[in-house]
Amino acid sequence: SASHRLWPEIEQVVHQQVAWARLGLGDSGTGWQLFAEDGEMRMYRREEEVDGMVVDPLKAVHIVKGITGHEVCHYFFSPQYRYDWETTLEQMTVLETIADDSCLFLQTHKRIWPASQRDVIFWSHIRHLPNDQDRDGPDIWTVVNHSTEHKDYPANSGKCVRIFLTVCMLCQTRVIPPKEGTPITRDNISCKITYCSVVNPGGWAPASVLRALYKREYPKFLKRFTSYVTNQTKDKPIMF
Ligand SMILES: O=S(=O)(CCO)c1ccc(-c2ccc(C3CCCC3)c([C@@H]3C[C@@H]3c3ccccn3)c2)cc1
Repeated sequence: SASHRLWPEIEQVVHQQVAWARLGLGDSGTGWQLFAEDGEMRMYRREEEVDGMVVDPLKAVHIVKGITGHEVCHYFFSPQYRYDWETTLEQMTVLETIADDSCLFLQTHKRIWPASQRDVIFWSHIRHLPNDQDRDGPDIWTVVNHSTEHKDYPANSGKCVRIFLTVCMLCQTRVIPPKEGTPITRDNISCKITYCSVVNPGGWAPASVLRALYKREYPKFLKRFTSYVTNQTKDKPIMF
């Protein structure tokens, strides 16, 4: 709700992340390096360090047939499905339901050797940005996750190292209209996904270890998540 203490930040970060995701990869001079490719999925990163810690921004572009941006964002945002697709998740708690499109999460991720166990607190917001103003503009669905603090869960007070992240799942649905008068089926739709993330791993971890970990985990995550949405939606009516 617009009166919530986080609302101004949610508005500002969502618009900033949508603009960033829609930038694509810019020209070759912008330092994005392709590090993973699988079918229609391409993953890029920029090597950046803050205080000697790896905080490589990541941008992935993927095109998935048969699902819509609304469906991708619905399954990415909704807490009840997360254990089905987020394999590195050990514990997820909804600390606060801010509104029907905004939640506050506490997540602990499984320890991945040799890094110590991590936790994160973030708000998550789902947003539909229709293209009603200019008909041929993009119709966008997005989910933005952005780390924040919570008075009852101070950072690094337990066994976990607190991480900080900003994630944007931005989706554009494409429809190839079928023959005049025939209904749109899943064969006529596809979704272009731009997934952006910047993760500050909190406590120190060797750059080589983190980069190897991300190189393995991010492609696995996006493939597993999009396969999950395909399976969940295949026998259901299309959510446009
Ligand atoms: O898109 S989300 O919001 C989806 C909601 O869950 C999100 C994505 C990624 C993370 C994440 C942050 C840090 C780490 C590392 C840092 C040092 C040790 C643990 C990991 C571990 C590596 C594995 C991982 C990487 C990429 C994707 C999924 N798993 C994951 C958290 C949330």
